[in-house]
Amino acid sequence: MSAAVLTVKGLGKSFGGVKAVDGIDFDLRAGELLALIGPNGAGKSTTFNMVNGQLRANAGSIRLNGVELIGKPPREIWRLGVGRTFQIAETFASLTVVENVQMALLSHDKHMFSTWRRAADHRLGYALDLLDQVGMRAQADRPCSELAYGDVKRVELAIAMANDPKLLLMDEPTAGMAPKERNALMALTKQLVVERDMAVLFTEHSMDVVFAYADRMIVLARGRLIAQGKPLEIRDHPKVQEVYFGTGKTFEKADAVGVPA
Ligand SMILES: Nc1ncnc2c1ncn2[C@@H]1O[C@H](COP(=O)(O)OP(=O)(O)OP(=O)(O)O)[C@@H](O)[C@H]1O
Repeated sequence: MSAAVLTVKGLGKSFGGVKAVDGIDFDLRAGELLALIGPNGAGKSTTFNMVNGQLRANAGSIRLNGVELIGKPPREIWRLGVGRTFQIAETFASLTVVENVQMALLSHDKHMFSTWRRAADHRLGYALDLLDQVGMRAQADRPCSELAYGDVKRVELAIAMANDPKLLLMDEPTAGMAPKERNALMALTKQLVVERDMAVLFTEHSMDVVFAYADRMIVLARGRLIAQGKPLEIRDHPKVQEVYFGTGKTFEKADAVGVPA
């Protein structure tokens, strides 16, 4: 088995008296899709934002391939290989699909202040290759504003790939999508994880997505990590059942939506 890309130990963050994240440990390997789940207020966003450097942890350690991330600014963490998916900004929606990927490549290559003329020429071949990897090459010259929602999500993935992330963070990647689109996006994500030997940490409220696509899951409740393991182990875990009862969510539903064995 490959070494851990991300190693989190004793990670904690308090806001005033609230322990949003309370000493959690987990790791993540190359080629692995790890879901971070938990009820509202469990500490998922806080954990995410500590990994990408937007929030500074009060305690513990976050190592990317052995390098400590706590204390580093978000931009440096991004340069070290922690990517995240962003929604295509409205200002970029009028650009074509390939131009959006080229802008991301420019940013990665530190030419952010070059003229647009240069951006249009910038690594066109590689931008098209990235679009190929997400199945969007045929739509390279269309403005993003014209695309179907599921296709925009594919382009957002290509944009995230422009930075060649070792670890990709995805916050609710399938929010607002129909079930068929969700499955297509997660199948694509899984394929990229395997092909690029990348690690993905994602949060998700849709349990059918989590059970179908996560290799492993970690479950937070009130800042504590209450369970981790493979989806089927988590589904039957008494503590997990307990925190989800009372919120109206149980996991039996996952079978009903055709989760592959
Ligand atoms: N900036 C902040 N200031 C004060 N308290 C905060 C702040 N951010 C988060 N919290 C608190 O920390 C706890 C964890 O919040 P967090 O947003 O990480 O949970 P979450 O699991 O992402 O929830 P959700 O699924 O609702 O987005 C909550 O009690 C929340 O109210």
